[in-house]
Amino acid sequence: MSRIAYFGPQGTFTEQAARRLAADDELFPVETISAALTAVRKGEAAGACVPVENSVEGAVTATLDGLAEDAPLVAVAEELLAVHFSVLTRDDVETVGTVASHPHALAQVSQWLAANLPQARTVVASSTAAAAVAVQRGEYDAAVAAPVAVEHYPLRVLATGVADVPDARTRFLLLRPPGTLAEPTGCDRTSIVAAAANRTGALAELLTELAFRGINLTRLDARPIKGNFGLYRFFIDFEGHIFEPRIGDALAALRRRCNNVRFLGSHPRADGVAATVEQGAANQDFVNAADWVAAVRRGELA
Ligand SMILES: O=C(O)C(=O)C[C@]1(C(=O)O)C=C[C@@H](O)C=C1
Repeated sequence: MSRIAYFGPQGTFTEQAARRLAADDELFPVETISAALTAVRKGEAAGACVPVENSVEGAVTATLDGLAEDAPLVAVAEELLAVHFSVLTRDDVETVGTVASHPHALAQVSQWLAANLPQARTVVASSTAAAAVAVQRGEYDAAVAAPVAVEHYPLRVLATGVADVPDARTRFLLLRPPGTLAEPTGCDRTSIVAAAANRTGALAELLTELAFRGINLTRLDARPIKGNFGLYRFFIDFEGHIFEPRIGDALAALRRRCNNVRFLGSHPRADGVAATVEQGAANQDFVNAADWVAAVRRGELA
């Protein structure tokens, strides 16, 4: 059994994801995403579970920035959770004047808050569960939290199933130090981050290398390279696994065009969606084409 750090405290959505991703491991909460990554880099944890993207609010920027800098970490698995919130308060609260939560959570319930608690001021907390802790301590009147939070913090449930977008989901990663990679399943996702050069067409060249090989993107995010105004890193997720010939070929091409590229993992997709295969871009097509070149080089074919 190994120790896995997760973005806590107890009762976050991330804890639920960690329980699914590392069911047999010992989980321990840390206050920030950065602390979870640091625990792995320092060898205090064998892995870390953190959120990476939400279908309403987009990228979890602390995770992206944390993966681009310092010692490399690799995503070995992912989990997708449906996100519906509970609004929690204390028994002594008569009128909700303040409502606290993680910024992603507040963004996912802004319409509900405007309709149901129009008088309440929103306050940012480090996580949904940290907001519940603050309400328990009397710092704020209400928290927008994961439904499981009431099991840890005995608060009054004001509302359940709260979500402006009914199908909202958040994706979480299990990160480990670089090591042995899992075998491809046919339903995989590969992630990289590349600091494309600041010149005309540099990003288009990288994306074209993927498009030429029939590789479907699943996400593209830009984050500033701090301290260099106007320079960006690009986080690119795409279908497939580094062990596949076409993905290996594409990664080699990306590396050739941009030596500032970091591999962030190849792992099965939580939604089980199989990779798109364009005509002439199946793995066997790459193998056959390489075999043909080898035969020509040996002088066997023309
Ligand atoms: O605060 C939590 O409960 C988290 O796990 C973080 C987080 C996020 O980063 O998006 C996870 C899921 C929800 O979308 C809201 C917050």
